[in-house]
Amino acid sequence: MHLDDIVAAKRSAWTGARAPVSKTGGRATPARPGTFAAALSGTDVGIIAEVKPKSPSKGDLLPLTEAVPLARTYAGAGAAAVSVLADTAYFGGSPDLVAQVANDPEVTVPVLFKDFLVDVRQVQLAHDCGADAVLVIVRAVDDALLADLLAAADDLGIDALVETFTEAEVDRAVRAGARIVGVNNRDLRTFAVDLDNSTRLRRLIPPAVLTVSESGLHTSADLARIGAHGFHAALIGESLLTSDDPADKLRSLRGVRIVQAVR
Ligand SMILES: O=P(O)(O)OC[C@@H](O)[C@@H](O)c1c[nH]c2ccccc12
Repeated sequence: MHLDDIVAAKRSAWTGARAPVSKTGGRATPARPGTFAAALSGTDVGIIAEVKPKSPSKGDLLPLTEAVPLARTYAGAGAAAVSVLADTAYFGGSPDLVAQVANDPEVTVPVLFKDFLVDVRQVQLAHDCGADAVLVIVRAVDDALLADLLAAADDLGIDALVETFTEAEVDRAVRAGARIVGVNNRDLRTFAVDLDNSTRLRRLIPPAVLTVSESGLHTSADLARIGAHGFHAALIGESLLTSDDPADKLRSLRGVRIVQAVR
């Protein structure tokens, strides 16, 4: 099961689908524009801590009943933001789970709606769930849809984390005007992880763009490596989810300096 299958399944689910309405409803206050980007703008590598109930590569990671409490734990331990899987079939999350986290008073940090976007209505859904940002995977869309997704996010006042995996995808993201670019270290076709992907692609991203290294980050040495290449944030799921003490683990990964101007 890899990215192409997941995206094909999403496309058929959204073709002809009616616009969904979140059962939980939006946040009492609408998403505040730019809060996700602002949370990644510190001097240390920010941690985007992920709530991922399961994954195609690792199987079950977290009982659903523990998902919201874990998001609270992440916020309390100093995560810059929380990422919540909205995909049900492959990752065990849901839009309602995103809404529960986004509406939780103890989750005081921005929330990323993590799904495979193939339709602009998903951006509206993310907004209605109270999310502050959406993930957009460049490999899953053509340039026209990429532009439409970013415009929809702008219109709704939410940020977009634009995920790339290759040099050509970084180019497409930058040309589309992405303000936050993620580099995935995991090849979503083979699940192989290589941190060199981040360090290699970083120099293709203009200085004004915020950068996130995604996947396969486990230790503070890993974070030091991406921090030394000027990454503003790290998206971390598995190593927090499988830790006996996620709060402690998260705290141990904080405080890594971002080294700017590595060209
Ligand atoms: O659990 P990890 O290896 O720390 O990775 C987190 C996150 O980067 C990963 O879940 C992810 C990155 N891009 C995605 C796209 C869809 C689903 C999941 C992902």
